[in-house]
Amino acid sequence: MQKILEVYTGFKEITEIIDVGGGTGATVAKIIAKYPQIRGINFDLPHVIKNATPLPVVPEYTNTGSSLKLSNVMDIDMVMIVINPGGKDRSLKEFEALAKESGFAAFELICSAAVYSVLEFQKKV
Ligand SMILES: C[S@@+](CC[C@H](N)C(=O)[O-])C[C@H]1O[C@@H](n2cnc3c(N)ncnc32)[C@H](O)[C@@H]1O
Repeated sequence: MQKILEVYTGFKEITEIIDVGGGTGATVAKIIAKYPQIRGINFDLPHVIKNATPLPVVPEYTNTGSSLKLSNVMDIDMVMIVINPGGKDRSLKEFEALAKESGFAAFELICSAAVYSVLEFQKKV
């Protein structure tokens, strides 16, 4: 995450962020530490949020078990596809298809750092 924060500038204009499957909230906490104008929401399962170390982010609970679809969270600025049952490695073409299927207007690979890539899904305006 440190490397991504060094190369990715897309958080500069953002005022709210939801980390989907954010675990303990450590990632979103790093982002808002660098960009304090951002209101951070850590979105994870109730038992994960309950056991997470308190962080200066807003915890958000999901109300269902495992059927999270991108179209359910159209306001997200950053999405991490969870590596869990039902999650999978996707090629760029597959991410593009997922974006279209979920109602996003555009999809772009912005940059990479270490083994991670920043993918932007843009909603229709
Ligand atoms: C591989 S972990 C990623 C944790 C964190 N993003 C990180 O990088 O350390 C996947 C996370 O997705 C969460 N998760 C799985 N299904 C979910 C659902 N339906 N709604 C919200 N979070 C979910 C898990 O509880 C877990 O914390």
